[in-house]
Amino acid sequence: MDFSGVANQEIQSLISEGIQLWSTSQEVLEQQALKELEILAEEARDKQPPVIFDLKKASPEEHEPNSSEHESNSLEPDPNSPEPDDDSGSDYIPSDAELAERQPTRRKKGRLKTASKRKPAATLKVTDDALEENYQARLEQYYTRLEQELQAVGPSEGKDYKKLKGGLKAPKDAWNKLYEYQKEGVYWLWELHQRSSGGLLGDEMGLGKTVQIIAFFHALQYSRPISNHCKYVGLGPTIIVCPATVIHQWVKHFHEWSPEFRVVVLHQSGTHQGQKAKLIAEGNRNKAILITTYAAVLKYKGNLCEHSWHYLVLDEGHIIRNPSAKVTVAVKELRTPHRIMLTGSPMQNNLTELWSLFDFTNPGMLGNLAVFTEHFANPILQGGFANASPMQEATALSVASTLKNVISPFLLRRMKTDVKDHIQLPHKSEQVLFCSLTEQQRDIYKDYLMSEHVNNILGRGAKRWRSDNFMKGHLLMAITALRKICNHPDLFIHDEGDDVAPEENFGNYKNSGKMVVVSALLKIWRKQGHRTLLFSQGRIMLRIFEAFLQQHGYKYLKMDGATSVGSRQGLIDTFNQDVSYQVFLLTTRVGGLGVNLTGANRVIIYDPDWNPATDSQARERAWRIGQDRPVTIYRLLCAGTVEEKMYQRQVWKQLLSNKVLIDPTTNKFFKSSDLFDLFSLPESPKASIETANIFRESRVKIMEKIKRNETPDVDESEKVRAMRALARKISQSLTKEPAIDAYRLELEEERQQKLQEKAKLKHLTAQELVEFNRLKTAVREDEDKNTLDGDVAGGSFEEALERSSKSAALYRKITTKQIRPSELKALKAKGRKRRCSMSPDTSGKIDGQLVKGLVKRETKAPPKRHKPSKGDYILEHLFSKKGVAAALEHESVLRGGQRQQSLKVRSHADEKAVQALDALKKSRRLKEWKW
Ligand SMILES: Nc1ncnc2c1ncn2[C@@H]1O[C@H](COP(=O)(O)OP(=O)(O)OP(=O)(O)O)[C@@H](O)[C@H]1O
Repeated sequence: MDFSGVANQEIQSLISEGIQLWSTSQEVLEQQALKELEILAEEARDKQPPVIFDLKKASPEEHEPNSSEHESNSLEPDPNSPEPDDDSGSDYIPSDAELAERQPTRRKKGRLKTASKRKPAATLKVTDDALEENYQARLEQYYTRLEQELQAVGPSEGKDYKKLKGGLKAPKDAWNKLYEYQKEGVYWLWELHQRSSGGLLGDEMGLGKTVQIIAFFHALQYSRPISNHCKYVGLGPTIIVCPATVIHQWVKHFHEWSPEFRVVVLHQSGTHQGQKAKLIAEGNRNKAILITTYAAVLKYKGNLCEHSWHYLVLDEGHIIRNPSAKVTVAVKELRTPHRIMLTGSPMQNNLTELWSLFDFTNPGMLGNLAVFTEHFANPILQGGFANASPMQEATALSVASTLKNVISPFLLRRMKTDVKDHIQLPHKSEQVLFCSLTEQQRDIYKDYLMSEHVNNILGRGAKRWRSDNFMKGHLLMAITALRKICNHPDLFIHDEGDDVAPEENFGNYKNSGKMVVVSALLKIWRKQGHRTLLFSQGRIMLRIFEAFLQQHGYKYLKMDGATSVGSRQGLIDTFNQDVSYQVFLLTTRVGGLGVNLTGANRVIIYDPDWNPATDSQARERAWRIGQDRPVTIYRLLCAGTVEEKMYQRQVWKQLLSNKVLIDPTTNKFFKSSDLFDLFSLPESPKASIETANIFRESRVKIMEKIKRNETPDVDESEKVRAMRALARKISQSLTKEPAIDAYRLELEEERQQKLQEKAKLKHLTAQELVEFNRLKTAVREDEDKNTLDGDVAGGSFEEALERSSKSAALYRKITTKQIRPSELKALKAKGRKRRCSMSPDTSGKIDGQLVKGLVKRETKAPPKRHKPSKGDYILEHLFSKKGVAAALEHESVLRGGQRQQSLKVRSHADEKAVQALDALKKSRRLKEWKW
């Protein structure tokens, strides 16, 4: 094996940075082993060139390229075409998967049949105002429309603007359209403006950060403040840097919310064709709003730096979270007094990232990185580990609170739950599904774990991998290989170098446990009329899905890094407007950032990223303003595999982020995995759900959930009928499979235990107990037959008895040992009679077919029981049959506990926090803006 590519200079320095970052103590270092790998992967992806490995079996899936500026005429790029040039558009969060995936792959021609000759969907192009005639024509149209509207409503009632707090004026129409929290956001931006300060608008994804910025600029234009520090009246020339995919979304929003601004796009998808230097100079002179990408900032840095800008806005600003990345350094060089960052994920992996973001918005405010790391990042991190001492915990709490106070004035972050009084968002349910591997997958996974490669890593590497870049390269490759097996074994088996052309059966969905689950989900959702966003990290995996969707007759769209930027907005609009598209295939990095995809109400995140924000960003595409249907999100993981460890790391990072941004008392970190954990696979799928056991309280108890009716869904009888018919068909196929319905068994066991306990307590005689059990069996038989629609079945044995007052009396007698044998006999006979009298239509069958896998539904709800929801519960129950071993409520996993510290410990911790703040102040070098 040749790993020469691993040891390139860039990676070397990245690794040592990573190590320094965490090297606070030997113990912490041990616990950070995996984190270093992630840092290495994340950072290396920011920096080109990528690592080159040539381990045959571990060669990664084709990488998802940058959401580049690569143009193509087709909506369906040629799968064999070379990857777009990375220099053309590094505008999205890189992930470690890409690091490995970004290898030059020798792809076999026609390896995967994806019948890419589909007719491209119609695209709706948004034009910018770079051309004077376009701009004037648009203004003309706008004024004409305005006049017509004014004539329609009669003479104007007076001013068209509103005087607001603090001297701010805003156009009435636009202001009235804002939600209350958005108005607060505009005031906050206004305050920052008056202080000539920058800030980070960190509202959760989909709450309208774009809209708030535009409304603020509009208000600024109306307010025309005159300041000694500023040479502009109103809004001066402004740059907005964003991911390529959302350039046209920005233009659209400006045209809609503030049509008078001149918006020009500095990007090859814009209308300007000539020299970019000229566009920049003219834009600056005309006080235009220049919308561009992070890649373009790197490319035209020289030209952009020739001018001063009034405002610089970074959309999805977390892209500059690596302080030493070229793009971070470049945006900081742009000359402007007002730096605003927009991001729904201010902190993703570690506190250094937070430092990097604030060092852009408020240069120097958090001191220098070394001091910040020593006095803030490290203590917070150390105190968060499960094995931290009380002193470390208290110090972490104090320091985190201090840090929160320092950044608070410059950070405005509202979560959807905070603004639920202002906006009406439908219910969202998010679950993590632990899927079983197929037999083939399991065998391949195990074989790989026992391979010489993994043996070497565990044997030699475990001791020295922290200091050995070469070993780190091996480790990354091994993890990539395991992830590929989890996604689809063919990604691993049929890699380049394999002699057999696997065209025919390549990507068969039945060979992947997760794909089987996806297949079942899509089938049901199609019938229910739900529309799905299906996110995966790799482009080949998307192609496998593409082939699957074609085979099964789904109408779909696809967007990945090879989709031309110019056609992306068109695809998004097409999906949102044309309900005949059932599925939108997206790579997490291109489709997961910034876009509005409210046309979908179901989201599947097929493979986890190390970075929790990447997955969160993806899920938020559907659950945002504009969504009017309940949204269900499923994150799929292969139980017991490296994917489960990745999910644990996600939770770990999320809790660290919450500690600083939301609640410093969040304390529920856990130890990171060691190497042996990563390279292991429990024998039984049931035993493999480690995460579900750690977060027991977050487990989705399907039956309970149904009883509580937590996921109200569309209550349309037609859909329910269609769903039943489908359920019948699926259940027929399911009953042939020897899958274990874990939840049902669990609940049955619980009930049995409860009854036995009761019987024991009441000291029934042996004979009574026998009768009791017989009766119980009879009732259970009824239940089995009445799994759906049965008006006799449902509930526990006690409930069945309590249905009539007579039975209730008998039941009480049994439990209080007062029953006579004759009464018991009568009761038993009644149970039989009831069974016999059941009509075929209500006997637990759906449309005449027995549905064994379904949970029951009652037509006559007994007292205190809610009518079950008619939507997802059937689905949830089917999961178990399709190899889902457990499910967790993601939000509930993230809820951290709180701990109290003793007074003495607290005061010591507070002292540490004061010292940290002093150190930070000393290291500050605040920059005064001079025009
Ligand atoms: N006051 C409003 N009235 C109507 N629509 C709104 C309003 N505010 C926001 N929206 C709509 O909500 C959607 C989400 O807004 P926007 O894209 O600005 O969110 P965001 O916070 O920037 O999201 P992300 O972090 O994902 O980029 C958009 O379609 C936008 O038009």
